Amino acid sequence: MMTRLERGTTPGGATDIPVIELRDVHVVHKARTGSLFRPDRVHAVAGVDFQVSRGETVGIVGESGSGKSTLARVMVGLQRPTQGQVLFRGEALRHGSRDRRTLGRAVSVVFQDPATALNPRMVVREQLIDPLRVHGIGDERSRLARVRDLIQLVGLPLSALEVLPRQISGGQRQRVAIARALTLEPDVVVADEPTSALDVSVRAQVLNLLTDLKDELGLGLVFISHDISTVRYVSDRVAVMNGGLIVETGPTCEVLTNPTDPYTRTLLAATPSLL
Ligand SMILES: Nc1ncnc2c1ncn2[C@@H]1O[C@H](COP(=O)(O)OP(=O)(O)OP(=O)(O)O)[C@@H](O)[C@H]1O
Repeated sequence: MMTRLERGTTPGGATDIPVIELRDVHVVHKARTGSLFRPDRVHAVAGVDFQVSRGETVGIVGESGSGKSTLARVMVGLQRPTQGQVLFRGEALRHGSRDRRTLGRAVSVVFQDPATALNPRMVVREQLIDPLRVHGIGDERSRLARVRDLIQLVGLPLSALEVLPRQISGGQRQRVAIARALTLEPDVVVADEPTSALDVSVRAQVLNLLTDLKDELGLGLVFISHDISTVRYVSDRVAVMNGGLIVETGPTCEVLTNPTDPYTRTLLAATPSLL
């Protein structure tokens, strides 16, 4: 079973129980540079309800500083909310180490820059095997078989397993990061600006890879971007963030063709091709 990559869900359609549900989540950071004239706290997420199920792609769009990445960190268990609840498959998390481990296995993340997300001194094979070892999954033989399947699934040759991250291109590195995110057969992948650091010529390929994998594996995909046209291209539903709040949410084509919130209208107006 170790090399199994398909999951038994309805491709293209959300399943009923959300994998992750956030209820009135707040995150307050201590400001990096507090001063007399600047507040010493940042309310990065200010009361957000959000959910994602297997089989759907939910886009989160908003300008820099709107709280998207902080929200992503809450979803993958890297950031504990200051207030509010995170439910995993309907059960409230208590954010202990056991909960973090469960969440870490079921919800994975692809960051913007694969150069910093990957270990520069480890060959790709070891980076992909590592999560399987940490979670005590399979034996070395079955782990290697799974890693060989994964690298091909993301469109790279088997020889890519033996290289260091700096020996391959940015697009190929992001494919490795995506393979790594899939190692533990997650239910949901949170992709935080996954194409922003890439050369324009390979962005579409990486986007298509993510959406193909989501369909093939029946994953839930949370796609975070400041770029509304990219979000429109991949998402079934969209949430628009501004100042730590989701100001508007709904089916992507509805929200983007008939926005009701003034901020969404402003965002759209800044992307003339969508009007
Ligand atoms: N660890 C932190 N410590 C202090 N402030 C933080 C921290 N992380 C984020 N912030 C602040 O919280 C706010 C929201 O940041 P966040 O990174 O979540 O937004 P974002 O929409 O993802 O923006 P970007 O795309 O620029 O990362 C910003 O004002 C940011 O400066």
